[in-house]
Amino acid sequence: MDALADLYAIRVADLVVGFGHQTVLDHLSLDVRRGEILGLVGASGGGKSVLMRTIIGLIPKQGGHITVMGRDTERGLGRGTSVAATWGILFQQGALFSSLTARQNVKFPLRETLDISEKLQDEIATAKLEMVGIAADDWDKFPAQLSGGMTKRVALARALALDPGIVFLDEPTSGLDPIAAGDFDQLIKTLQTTLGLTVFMVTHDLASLNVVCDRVAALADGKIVAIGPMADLMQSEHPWVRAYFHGKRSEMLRPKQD
Ligand SMILES: Nc1ncnc2c1ncn2[C@@H]1O[C@H](COP(=O)(O)OP(=O)(O)OP(=O)(O)O)[C@@H](O)[C@H]1O
Repeated sequence: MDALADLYAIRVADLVVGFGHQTVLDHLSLDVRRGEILGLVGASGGGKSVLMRTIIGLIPKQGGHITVMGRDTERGLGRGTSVAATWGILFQQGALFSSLTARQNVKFPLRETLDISEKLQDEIATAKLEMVGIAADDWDKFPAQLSGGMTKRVALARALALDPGIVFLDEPTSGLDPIAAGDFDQLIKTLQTTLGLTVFMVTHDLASLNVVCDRVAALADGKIVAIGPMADLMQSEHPWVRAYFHGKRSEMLRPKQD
C-alpha cells in the first residue's frame, strides 16, 4: 500500500454522475483522510446522497475515479476483502428490519457474511449493542418498541457489526431531540477515537458539524466548493457557503457580541 493510500480512506477524483440530461456531480473531487470525521453539507437536492451512494457503488458513475482504502472500487476491493467489512452504512430511512429484534438486526450481517456459530454471532451482536449504549433489557425489543435515538444506535451497531474501517452516516441526528442528538454525536466521536474509524457524515445539523466533525466539505453546483475545519468554512467567500453558515439559523455558531 502506498503512502497516499495510508493517508486517505476515500479518494474521489473528477467524478461525474447524472441522470438523463441532469448532471448532479460535475467533476467533483474529494479526499477523506483516514481516521477523520468528515461532514458533508449541501443544498437539498444538491447531490449529497448521490455522492455517498456512488462511492458505495449503488449509483454508476459517468466519469472519474473512486478509491476506497487504496483500491479502485471499479476493480473490486481485493481478495478476501468484503464490502461489508470495508464500510458500514447508516441510512437515514428504514434503518432496521421491523420484524427482527435489535439483536437479530445486528446479527444479520454476521449471519450473511461469516461462517460462525450462533453463539458467537450472539456474543458479537451483544458486544456491539453494548458499545453503542443499548442496555440488555432492550436487546430483544423490536424496532417499533425503541425510541428514535435507540433505533439509530442499533442501526449503528449493525453498521459496525463486521468491524468496518469506514462508516457512512446519512443525516444521523435527523429526527432526534437536541439531547439525543448530542449524545449520538458524542458516541460517534468516542467510536472514532477508540476504533480509529473514518466517518463520512451527511448532515444538516449545525451542532454536529461544529462539535464532532474534524473537517466539513460543502457541495454546491456539483462540486466541493470548500473543505476544511469549521473555522475555515465560516471564512469561505463562496456565496452558498456564506449563506449556509451566516444565515439566521447559524447564529449559534458565532460568538455573541455584547
Ligand atoms: N435514482 C435517481 N434517479 C434520478 N434522479 C435522481 C436519483 N437519485 C437522485 N436523483 C436526483 O439527484 C439530485 C440530487 O439528489 P440527492 O438525493 O443526492 O440530494 P441531497 O443533496 O442528498 O438532498 P437532501 O439534503 O434533500 O437529502 C436530485 O435532483 C434528485 O432528484
